[in-house]
Amino acid sequence: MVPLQGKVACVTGASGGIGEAIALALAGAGAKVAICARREDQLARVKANIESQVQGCNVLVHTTDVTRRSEVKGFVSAAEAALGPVDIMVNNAGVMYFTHMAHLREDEWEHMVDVNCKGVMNGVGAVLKGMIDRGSGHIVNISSDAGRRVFPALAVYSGTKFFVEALSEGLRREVVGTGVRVTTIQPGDVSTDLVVNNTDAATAAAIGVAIGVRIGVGADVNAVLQPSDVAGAVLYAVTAPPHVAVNEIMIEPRDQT
Ligand SMILES: NC(=O)C1=CN([C@@H]2O[C@H](COP(=O)(O)OP(=O)(O)OC[C@H]3O[C@@H](n4cnc5c(N)ncnc54)[C@H](OP(=O)(O)O)[C@@H]3O)[C@@H](O)[C@H]2O)C=CC1
Ligand SMILES: N[C@@H](C=O)C(=O)O
Repeated sequence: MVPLQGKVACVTGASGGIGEAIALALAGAGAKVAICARREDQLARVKANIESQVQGCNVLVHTTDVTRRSEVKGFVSAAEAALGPVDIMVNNAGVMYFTHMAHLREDEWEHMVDVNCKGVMNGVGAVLKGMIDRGSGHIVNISSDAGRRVFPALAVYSGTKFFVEALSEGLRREVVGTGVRVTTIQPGDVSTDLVVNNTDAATAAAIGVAIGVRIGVGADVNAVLQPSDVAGAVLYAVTAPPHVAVNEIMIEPRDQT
């Protein structure tokens, strides 16, 4: 079954982790896929991985920093020139630093706001007019369960994901009647490299998280999601019948408290 045959999908932050899994799932469902992130070598790896698994697929790759509005517009323009108008935009790129606010990691606070908030705004801004003009389109914003509740040492990160929730809900209400759909996905802990580059060792020790390694390494299988689990939620939302709006999906590991 190829439910997304002929559709064009863009995925930001697809050089690994959840974004890579989403791109693979969309391609597997028949979509023409464009991916972006900053690391060219990893984008090339993802392209080769998807093309080896999905017969006849040709993934468009665009090196992009989502904090730069012009680069995100450039990504979407390149995708539209090569593949056609964007039907599905997945704003997935994100960063997370576990850090207590008293440790004043102000550069990390700002980086989270830049990528998680401005990056999503830039993604929306690059596709919204075209989708409204065409009377169809689906914007999927990867939020977090931290967009629903606040976790220790994630004050700023949670703030960015609450922002994603508010922006998405506001946008969804504004576009009612235009044919455009908006979905937020709120994953719990997913086994990815999201915290590998964290630096606040004191916070990590205090709250009992590991940094420098992939989330969930060595954890029980029920304590952590795989990126493909989140991709499945995205696929469910974007393949729903046209009159159905899947506005949000919260997906957590079975044993996460
Ligand atoms: N893992 C988890 O437990 C959870 C993750 N999430 C969310 O899922 C999303 C994906 O994270 P995940 O896959 O876990 O983490 P990863 O660190 O594995 O992937 C993050 C992706 O974002 C990209 N990225 C980071 N900064 C930028 C930037 N400035 N411009 C473009 N791309 C960027 C990275 O690519 P590159 O470095 O090449 O630019 C990478 O492809 C994030 O929004 C995260 O908040 C939500 C809930 C739980
Ligand atoms: N599970 C969330 C917070 O801990 C996330 O990683 O976004």
